[in-house]
Amino acid sequence: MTPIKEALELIHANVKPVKTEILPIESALGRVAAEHKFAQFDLPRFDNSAMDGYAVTMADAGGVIKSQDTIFAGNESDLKVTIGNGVKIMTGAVMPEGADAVIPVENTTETEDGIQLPDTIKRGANIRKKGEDITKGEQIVNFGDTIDAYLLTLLASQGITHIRVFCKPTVTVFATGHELKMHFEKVEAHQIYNSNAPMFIARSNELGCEAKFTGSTADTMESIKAHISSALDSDLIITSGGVSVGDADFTKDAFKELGMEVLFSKVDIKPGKPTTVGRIGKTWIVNLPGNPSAAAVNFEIFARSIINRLQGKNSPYIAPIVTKLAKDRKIKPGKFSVLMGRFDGEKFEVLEKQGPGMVSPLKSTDGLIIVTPEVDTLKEGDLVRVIPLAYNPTSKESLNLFTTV
Ligand SMILES: Nc1nc2c(c(=O)[nH]1)N[C@H]1C(S)=C(S)[C@@H](COP(=O)(O)OP(=O)(O)OC[C@H]3O[C@@H](n4cnc5c(N)ncnc54)[C@H](O)[C@@H]3O)O[C@H]1N2
Ligand code: MOO
Repeated sequence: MTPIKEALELIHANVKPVKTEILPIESALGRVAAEHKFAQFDLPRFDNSAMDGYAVTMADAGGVIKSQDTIFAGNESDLKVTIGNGVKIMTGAVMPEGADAVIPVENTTETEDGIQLPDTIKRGANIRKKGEDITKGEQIVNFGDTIDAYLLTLLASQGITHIRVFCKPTVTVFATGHELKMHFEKVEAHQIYNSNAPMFIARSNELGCEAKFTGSTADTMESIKAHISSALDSDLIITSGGVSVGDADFTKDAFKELGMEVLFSKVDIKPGKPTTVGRIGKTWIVNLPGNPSAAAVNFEIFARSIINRLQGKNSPYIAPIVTKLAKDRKIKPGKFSVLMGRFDGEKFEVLEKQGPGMVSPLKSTDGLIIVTPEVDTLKEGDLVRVIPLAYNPTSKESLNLFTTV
């Protein structure tokens, strides 16, 4: 049995990213950059005003100035500021030559003689300096960064139209099991609906892959092999079921007969012991157990790590959240046990009702903890490392959002 840590190390050492393509930045959302991008010019591109007001010299502090012209954002201007003569300026407009500061309009008074300025004027006040935000040549996107809305903002701010990104990993999902029917099919009393395949497809797509389902296989070698052969153009094949020691558990053998090189087979994890990872040519294969919660948990730990690597991410490792346990919890010792639970932003609560064969815990799970074999009790307030599944927390109640008070 392979220890969890070693299984993850094997994944990280062996799985390499997929091909790349060049996309318009607006189509690159969620993709991973396959090149560095550098700033092509300073931002701001020119010294400009941070306020609507008057561009003035410090020598005019406490005095009255004349101001005849106005510079608007977007205006090309050769106006100059001299002692006694300011220029009205709008936020974002190019600073006129000779100006030391911008005085916001509400800090001035219009008099018969002109504009009355405050007694003190600080050099540079309300001027946004050329290059203070981004300097020309600065790296704005790193190879391996995920393009989110904010990286896209930076690219757009530099007039960058296209970027080289990794292609979406293609994922083929099939399920093995004589007992399985799809949710849109008629189910007999002795059959069950296949919930794992829709789960893997949805989750792979959520994680930025392009996943397809090729159907359920019968529990025969021929049927499983036919499905595998037709899926070998994918970057990743995910299966569930048929990996244990039952008389109809042929999944692993079928892959092996088609030349699967095994990276690891059987992990020291509960649930999920039968989890197997390997490859045929350039196609990675994850055989997960049929039990739905076991399949989900092991998908999150192993398949997600493979996906991170295929996507070319420069931060492909799972990053846990360290938090406190909400309630005491008895643990069956002797195993690396994965427990499903919920993080409310302050503490992690292990679900009371959970088991490898259940689907209901999945609706309330947004994090996992892995408890080491020597532990038989976790106490309220103990620090735990939570593997977040979808960390975009919202609450049913309005919570305090302020750092202080
Ligand atoms: N004698 C032993 N029996 C079992 C062992 C063992 O070590 N010795 N391990 C148990 C563990 S742990 C697990 S996990 C399961 C793994 O079994 P398989 O991966 O071979 O899965 P199946 O037998 O095909 O199915 C298990 C269970 O899950 C249901 N299932 C399967 N596919 C789906 C699907 N796509 N959607 C929903 N549910 C699915 C299936 O009907 C079974 O109930 O083996 C234990 N046995
Ligand atoms: O290890 Mo099985 O995966 O308990 O459910």
